[in-house]
Amino acid sequence: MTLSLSRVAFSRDDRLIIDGVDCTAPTGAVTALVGPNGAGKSTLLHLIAGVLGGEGDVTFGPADLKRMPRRARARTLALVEQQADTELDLTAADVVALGRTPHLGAFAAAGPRDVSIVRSALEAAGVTALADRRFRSLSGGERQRVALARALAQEPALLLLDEPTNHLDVRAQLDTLALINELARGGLTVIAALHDLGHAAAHADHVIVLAEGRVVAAGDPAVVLTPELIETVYGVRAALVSNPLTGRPILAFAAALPVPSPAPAKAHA
Ligand SMILES: Nc1ncnc2c1ncn2[C@@H]1O[C@H](COP(=O)(O)OP(=O)(O)OP(=O)(O)O)[C@@H](O)[C@H]1O
Repeated sequence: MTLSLSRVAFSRDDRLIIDGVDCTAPTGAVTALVGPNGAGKSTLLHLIAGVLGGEGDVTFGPADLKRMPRRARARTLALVEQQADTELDLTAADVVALGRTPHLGAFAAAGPRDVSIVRSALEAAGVTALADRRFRSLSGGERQRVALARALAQEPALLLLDEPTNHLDVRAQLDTLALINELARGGLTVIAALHDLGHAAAHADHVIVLAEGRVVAAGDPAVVLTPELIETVYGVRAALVSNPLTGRPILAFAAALPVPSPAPAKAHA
């Protein structure tokens, strides 16, 4: 189902952080949410997930996400935050099993189907070998992949990912991007906030560019992520080249050329 945002706005301390956002994330596709630091990407994901309440409409297919009861929302969407953490002393498998909570009846224990879903989620995220480790003993990248497994165990139709590759080594980054693409092909709607514009260009079907809380461009990454747009939004020079290994687009960057200062007026002797 398609996620649609209409006139979404959110203020903090009298400052408008999300300023009238209209956008969609198509079903069966990976949508990259990009933009400079502080553009409002995490805030927008929190507004979609209902962690924050703001103005405007957030719908997923026919469902109004803002009015959906909490438990139903937890069965519909999963949010993977940038810093996965827990206060509790749990194993990685326990953390992933928490993803089943919205599907269990009150006081009901996990059944064989839940156990099998947790096992598949650990496998899909490539963390089966970590299942019995204490979650708090894991590295940042390991935690990030366990958090993704937990989201998969939730069996959401809408998957929201905040910087899913930021702690990962290059192999784990590519595995994660391949996994979220596979999930999208299976019918999920996926939105991932990404800092790496190269990942957005090569691995997303749709891109939303956010700057200062507003959507400045959206659409097919091949059309939207032009060197001109990147220079305007990020203040860097960019060039699109072809990855010699895959033929997919990659972006090269260089610092913006300094703006020439006006020549000093010549002193008259
Ligand atoms: N708890 C808060 N109190 C006050 N301002 C906040 C709070 N959380 C976020 N902000 C501000 O809201 C704006 C958007 O922040 P947000 O984290 O959504 O941006 P982002 O695009 O995800 O940034 P980054 O790429 O650095 O993760 C920033 O200016 C930030 O300083």
